[in-house]
Amino acid sequence: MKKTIAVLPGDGIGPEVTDAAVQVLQSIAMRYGHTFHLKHALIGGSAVDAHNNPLPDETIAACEASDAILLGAVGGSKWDQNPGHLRPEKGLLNIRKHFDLFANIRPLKAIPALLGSSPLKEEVAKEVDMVIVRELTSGLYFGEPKRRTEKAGVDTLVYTRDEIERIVDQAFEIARGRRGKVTSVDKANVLETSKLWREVVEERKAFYPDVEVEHMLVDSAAMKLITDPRAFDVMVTENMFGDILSDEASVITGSLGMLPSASVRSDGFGLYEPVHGSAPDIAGQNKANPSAAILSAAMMLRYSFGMHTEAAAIEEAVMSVLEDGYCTGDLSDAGKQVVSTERFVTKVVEELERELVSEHIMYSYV
Ligand SMILES: NC(=O)c1ccc[n+]([C@@H]2O[C@H](COP(=O)([O-])OP(=O)(O)OC[C@H]3O[C@@H](n4cnc5c(N)ncnc54)[C@H](O)[C@@H]3O)[C@@H](O)[C@H]2O)c1
Ligand SMILES: CC(C)[C@H](C(=O)O)[C@@H](O)C(=O)O
Ligand SMILES: [Mg+2]
Repeated sequence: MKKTIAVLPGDGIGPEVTDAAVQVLQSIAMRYGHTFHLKHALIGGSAVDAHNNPLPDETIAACEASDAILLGAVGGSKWDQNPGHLRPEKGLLNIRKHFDLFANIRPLKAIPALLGSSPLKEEVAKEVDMVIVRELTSGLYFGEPKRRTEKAGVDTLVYTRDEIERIVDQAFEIARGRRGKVTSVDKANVLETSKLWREVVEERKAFYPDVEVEHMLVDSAAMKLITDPRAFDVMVTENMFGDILSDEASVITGSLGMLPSASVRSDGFGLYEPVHGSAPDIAGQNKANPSAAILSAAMMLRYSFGMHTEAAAIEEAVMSVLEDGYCTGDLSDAGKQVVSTERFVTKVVEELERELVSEHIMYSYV
């Protein structure tokens, strides 16, 4: 297959982890005979520095001419005092909105090699297998008016019925392919948007009689996530709640550096990005955990290109390297050998190539 991928490394550790994901994609291309044409472009703070715009037109054009987008992370203290339209994060919000990437899918599954790093009891952590489906292009992040005076700040929370319907339907579809349970998280005891959200979930569930539905208030869901996340299969929620709950949930797997995500629209086009940020505290030190970015690339192969075998090969390679006893510094309590970002990705690529060699050996015996 020939595919064009827009690669947007961004800021901080973004370039380091994106580079790692690209190395893995190159190995996959060789192994499976694909051609991945990579178009690098700027986003976030690096784009503000070069073009005074966190999402330059050239970047949008590169993405429009691509089959999928791979993104690192944006942000950093260098740009913290910038006005809103020149903040790196604005580039990320704008690209999600521009491409109508309304569904942010954040899978969370126990990693056997890292159970010791989870704050949960091992017998609980080992059974976690859930997906957070976060609405990504509406809510507080985008509602108007949004303004600031010296004495007050205003953000507006708006959800339309259509916006809720499409994300809820997405969650029902995902649940059908899994254990068939949707937990809808809201704050319906206080917020009008949440009351509408709950109403829409109740209406849509009639179309998915095979899926079990429960409603949970967000404060209670936050508690349940770290007491017994085994109760969740698919969690669907609005933009801001999903942002907070997914960072909380990431620690269950051992580190924020392990969690990948896909931001997609209905036709399968998507942007793939780690859940973590630009981690300025470790940027440029060859310390970042590249797993979330590498696993995001695997999600891209699976969801946007239908390359299921290739995606599984990447996931298995990352798990094998962890099983073999290697990790990055964020997992230093896992009782493994701490290696650099570069060393970790070399190990993952070696693992992919080792599988290739053993396939050839098997073939020669046939
Ligand atoms: N998708 C994105 O681009 C994105 C997401 C979240 C935050 N941000 C931005 O990133 C900047 C920093 O935000 P923050 O510090 O609150 O969150 P962060 O996710 O960047 O970092 C939180 C903590 O986790 C660690 N961490 C994160 N990813 C890691 C990895 N791959 N390997 C090892 N350790 C990792 C960091 O070192 C830090 O201690 C801010 O400007 C924020 O707006 C961007
Ligand atoms: C950087 C920020 C705007 C972003 C968000 O809140 O969506 C990030 O935290 C994420 O989770 O992707
Ligand atoms: Mg976040």
